Amino acid sequence: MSDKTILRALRGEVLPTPPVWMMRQAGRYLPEYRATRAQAGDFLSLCYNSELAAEVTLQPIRRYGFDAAILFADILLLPQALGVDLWFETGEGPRMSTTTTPAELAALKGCDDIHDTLAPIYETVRILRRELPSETTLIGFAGAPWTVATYMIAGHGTRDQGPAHALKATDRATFAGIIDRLTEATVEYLAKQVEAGAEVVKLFDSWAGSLKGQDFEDFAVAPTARIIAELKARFPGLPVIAFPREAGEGYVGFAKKTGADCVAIDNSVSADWAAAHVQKDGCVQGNLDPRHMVTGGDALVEATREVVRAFSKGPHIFNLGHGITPDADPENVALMVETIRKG
Ligand SMILES: Cc1c2[nH]c(c1CCC(=O)O)Cc1[nH]c(c(CCC(=O)O)c1C)Cc1[nH]c(c(CCC(=O)O)c1C)Cc1[nH]c(c(C)c1CCC(=O)O)C2
Repeated sequence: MSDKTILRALRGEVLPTPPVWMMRQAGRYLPEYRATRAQAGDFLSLCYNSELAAEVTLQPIRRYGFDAAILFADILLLPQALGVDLWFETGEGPRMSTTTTPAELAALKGCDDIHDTLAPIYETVRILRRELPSETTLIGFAGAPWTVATYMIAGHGTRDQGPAHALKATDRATFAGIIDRLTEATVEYLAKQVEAGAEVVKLFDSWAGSLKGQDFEDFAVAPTARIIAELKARFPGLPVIAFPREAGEGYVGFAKKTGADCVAIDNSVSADWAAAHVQKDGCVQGNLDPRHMVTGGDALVEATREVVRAFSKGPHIFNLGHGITPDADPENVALMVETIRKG
């Protein structure tokens, strides 16, 4: 059994000091990230340049000694590998060709045909397993089908996921077909990451909170459960983190329903609530408000201690409730890590 702290927490151990990493820890708040991104040319070129993607993954590990590194890539590379056009508009985020009709669904590539496009991502994982310190856990990831589908259906990011909800209402078969194709492709994508050396995988369902009632069961819980079951059948004991962001009461029982080893918690719920209702079933990850990385000071120290205290009776991986933002101050990250480790 590995004694890496993240893996111990994922097995359900309660550690005296929670292990820590941050969503988007390799990102624009770091000057060294901005320099490497400029060297690569643009964001997508950075994702597909294995040497440079490994370099930006390692940067926050060198600076802060985080307990985990997360592969540098993006959840939208998988639809790109399925044949969708993807580009990033500066300052505006991702843009894609839309998939909303039976013909466009039928035109997507098969799940075995994604690996040519994604080969550089697997190479990044292999480089990282060689270069990471022996105590650092390597996390691979993918988007959950619903969240990825919201981008494929709209062609861009949306506040309310309106186009995806509309397709679900008007052409359920095509909508469900997109979810199924993504579910199958995600299994193959994550399986290759694990074969290349990812020790944990995380599923990002950033828009899970807009699925209500039975839709949440059908399109957040069920695809996640299927992906986890298929991965664990191939890789027994593989730890999985699920992040059904803003699921609210949907967090309750999510680990049991999906087979996830850890549920990541956003900051729309309090740490005390999550400790009582989610951590009772196993490991949780979260949930400091990322705005503290911008504002810092005593409030950051107090809020960090509060998250540590609230989750101290069960297995816990310290993280933010969502990704660190580009306007964050790197000094505040250092203060957070020091507060966690020194009390
Ligand atoms: C929805 C989503 C995406 N990507 C991701 C999600 C789910 C998590 C979340 O809710 O944030 C996940 C993601 N994106 C990125 C990672 C790498 C690992 C990490 O450091 O966490 C991960 C895990 C790099 C990235 N992905 C992106 C950046 C910024 C790109 C840049 O350097 O300009 C990074 C570091 C771009 C991206 N990628 C995406 C959007 C909407 C954007 C634009 C918004 C933005 O600019 O922050 C899609």
